[in-house]
Amino acid sequence: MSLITTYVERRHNEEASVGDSHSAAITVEGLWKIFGPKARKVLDSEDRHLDPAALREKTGCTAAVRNVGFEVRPGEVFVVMGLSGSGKSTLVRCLTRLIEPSAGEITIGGEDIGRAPPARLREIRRHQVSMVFQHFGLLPHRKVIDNVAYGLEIQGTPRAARHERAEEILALVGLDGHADSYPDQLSGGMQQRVGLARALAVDPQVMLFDEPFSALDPLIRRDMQAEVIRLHREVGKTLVFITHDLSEALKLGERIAIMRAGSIVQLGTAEELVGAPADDYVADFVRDVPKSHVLTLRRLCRPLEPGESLDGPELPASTVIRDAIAASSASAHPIRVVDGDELAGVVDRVDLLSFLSGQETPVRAGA
Ligand SMILES: Nc1ncnc2c1ncn2[C@@H]1O[C@H](COP(=O)(O)OP(=O)(O)OP(=O)(O)O)[C@@H](O)[C@H]1O
Repeated sequence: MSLITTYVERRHNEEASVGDSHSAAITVEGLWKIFGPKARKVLDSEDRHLDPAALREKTGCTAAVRNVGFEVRPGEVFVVMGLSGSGKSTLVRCLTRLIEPSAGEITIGGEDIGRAPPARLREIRRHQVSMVFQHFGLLPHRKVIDNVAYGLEIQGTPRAARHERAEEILALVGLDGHADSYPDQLSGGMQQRVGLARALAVDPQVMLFDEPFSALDPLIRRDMQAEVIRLHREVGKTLVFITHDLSEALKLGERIAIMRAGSIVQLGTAEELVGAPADDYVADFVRDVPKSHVLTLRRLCRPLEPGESLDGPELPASTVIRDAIAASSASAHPIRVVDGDELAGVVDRVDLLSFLSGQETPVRAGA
C-alpha cells in the first residue's frame, strides 16, 4: 500500500477523534506580517488590500502574510504549501515570534504568544516548540550525541541524563551507533536525522518543519518522509510542516493549507483539495495527482438501485478508490460502502471503471 493511501486512510479514521478535541494545539487569527519601513501605516490603510507587486511599488513594503487564520489540532500533521515567496516561512516563524507579526493573535497550547514576555518566549522555544530547518544547523565541533542533547543542555539537564535521553532518541531515528561521530562524518540524510533527533529530544508539544528535506536527494527524501510518518505515529506530536512539494504535502499532511501571495487560498484534506480545488491556482497544483489514490468511496458511492443486491463485500467509506478495485473484481455484487454502522451507498464495477476512465457519469449496458 502506498504512503499516500495509508495516510489518507488513517486521516479519515482519525478525523472523528481529532475533530472532537476542543482545545486546538495552535490557533492563528488575523495574522499579518508586512516587511518594510511603513508597515504600521500600510496595515492601517486600504493599501493592505493591494496585490503584492502594487503594494511594493506604492509603499516599498512587502505583505508576506495577509490576514491568515487557522487552527491546528493536537496531534495533527498540518502542512503549509505554496510556491516560493508565498509566505510559508514567514508564517511559521511568526508562530513563535522568531519574526514579529505586524498584527494578529496566536496561541500555542492555549497560551497567548503575542503577550508572552521575552523570557517566556525563550522558554516556549526551548521546551514546547522545536524547529527543524532545511539547513541542519548542527554544531560541527560537537559529537552527534552532544548535538542531539544540545536543547537539554540549554535547559540545564545534567550530562548523564541528557546523554541517556539523546541515546534513546538516536535509536528512535535509526542512528544508534553514531553517537560519537561528528556531523561532517555523516551523509546529508543522516545529518537531517540528527536535526530531527535534536528537535525531538526536548519532548516538545509542537514541531515546526521548514522545508527540512528539500536539500536531500529524492531517495533519501522519501526515506525521511517515511521516517516523519513513523515518528509521528510513535510520538504523536503536533507537526506543522512547510513544503513547496505537493507529493510531500499529500504524503504527510492530514490537512494542507495552500498559500498564495501571503494568503491561505484553501485549507482542507488532500481529498478536499484534489476533489474540489477552490480556484485555478489550487487546481493547477493538484492537476497531476491521480484522483483514485486520494479520493475515497465516500465521494463515489450512490444509492442502491432497484434489483441490486446487498450481498457484495463491505468497505468503509474512507477506503481510497484505488484500494476498492480488488474487492470489486472479486464479487459480482456492488460494494456496500459503510460509514460506521450506516450504509452510505453502493459502488459497482461500472462506477469504478467510469471513474478510472475519467467519465463523470457511469455508462451502463442497456442505458
Ligand atoms: N526580512 C524580510 N524583509 C523583506 N521582505 C521579506 C523578508 N523575508 C521575506 N520577505 C518577503 O516576503 C515574501 C514571503 O517570503 P517567505 O520566505 O515567507 O516565502 P516562502 O513561501 O517561505 O518562500 P521560499 O519557499 O522561497 O522560502 C517574499 O516576497 C519575500 O521576499
